[in-house]
Amino acid sequence: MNEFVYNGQASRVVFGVGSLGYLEREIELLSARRALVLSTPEQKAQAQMVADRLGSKAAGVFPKAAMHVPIETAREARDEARRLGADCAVAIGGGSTTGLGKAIAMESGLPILAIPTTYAGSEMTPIYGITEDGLKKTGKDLRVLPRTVIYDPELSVGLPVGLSITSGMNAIAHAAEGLYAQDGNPIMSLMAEEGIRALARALPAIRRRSDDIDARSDALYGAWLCGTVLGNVGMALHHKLCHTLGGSFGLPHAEVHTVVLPQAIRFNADAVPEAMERIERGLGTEGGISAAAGLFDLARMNGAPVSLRDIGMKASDLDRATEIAVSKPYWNPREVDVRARAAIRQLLQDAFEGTRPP
Ligand SMILES: NC(=O)C1=CN([C@@H]2O[C@H](COP(=O)(O)OP(=O)(O)OC[C@H]3O[C@@H](n4cnc5c(N)ncnc54)[C@H](OP(=O)(O)O)[C@@H]3O)[C@@H](O)[C@H]2O)C=CC1
Ligand SMILES: O=C(O)/C=C\C(=O)CC(=O)O
Repeated sequence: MNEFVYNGQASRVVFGVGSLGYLEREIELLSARRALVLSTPEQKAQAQMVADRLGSKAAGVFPKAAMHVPIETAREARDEARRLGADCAVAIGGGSTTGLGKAIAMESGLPILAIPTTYAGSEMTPIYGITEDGLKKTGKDLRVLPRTVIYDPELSVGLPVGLSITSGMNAIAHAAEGLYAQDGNPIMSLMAEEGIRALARALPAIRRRSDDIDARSDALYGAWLCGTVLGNVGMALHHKLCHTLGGSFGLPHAEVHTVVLPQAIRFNADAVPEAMERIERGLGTEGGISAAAGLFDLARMNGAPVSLRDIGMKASDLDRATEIAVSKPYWNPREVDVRARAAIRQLLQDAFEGTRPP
């Protein structure tokens, strides 16, 4: 076994159907007295339900979370938290809402209690992102790691099937890249393989019946594991491409992960055969279908997009996307520099057309 460093990150996870019922207890364990509840505008009713449950321990509801945390929203939320004397933020929703909680915590140190309803995994990471003047800045700060996470599968039943599949693929992407991370370790690899297994089992079942609570539980369990991997080890080419396509070309976050993942995994496959074996074991395709093709099939068979063309990319932007991706690459097991330009351009072409990897 290679040398490794494993850093446990302290967060408390309360998991299970109906676990929202433990909210008051969990707020008390944080020694909080006034929680500001955050959500997107569309999930305001759910946030209000949480605030009603907290009664006098709720400072108010701030239902203005938006994708990629615009700095103006972050400032407004910070002011509101201060004005209301909040000593804790409860974020109910997906990565956008958790991200807003992180923006508050970064400045004020308020503890976050996250209640995820998508599979993006932000609740398990110390990674924050804020967008200012059209540019998204990301970084790591342990203050933004939610102290408590309540995973209640009942709350994700309302997530539309299409979003459930792409969000699940977003989670799988964290695990897949965690399996070949430069700073990877055996514990994260165990979590990554098990996370892929849980999601590969859950997504087809959710497609068949969106209120299948066992499948929703499996998916949330997988999201927890995959998010933990994202929070503990570095990501590589796939995440760089997605951040480029999302950040510079405005493509939707979970969909872009879904489309790019099979192509990025194909690009890296020969450099990291052990990781490929683990992805295949997780997907249940070992000995038959490659990791890249297995991921492509998982998306396509469950009705998710598999081509950049279908999610709004213009063919004329592929060259510029290639330049951005190779100009400041993340570490990757197969080198990505200007000499790899032609191979990255081909990867993006395959993603654009939705070509099934061999
Ligand atoms: N820092 C980190 O570690 C990470 C950050 N992220 C960031 O998080 C964002 C992506 O997260 P993601 O979760 O995909 O995005 P969102 O939080 O924007 O949620 C995605 C979609 O899910 C819908 N949704 C969420 N909950 C429900 C629900 N209960 N019922 C119905 N619909 C629901 C939202 O609808 P509606 O808008 O109507 O509420 C939205 O359209 C990106 O900004 C990404 O960069 C992602 C992963 C990790
Ligand atoms: O961009 C961020 O907010 C931070 C990380 C991610 O979005 C991870 C991902 O690409 O899913």
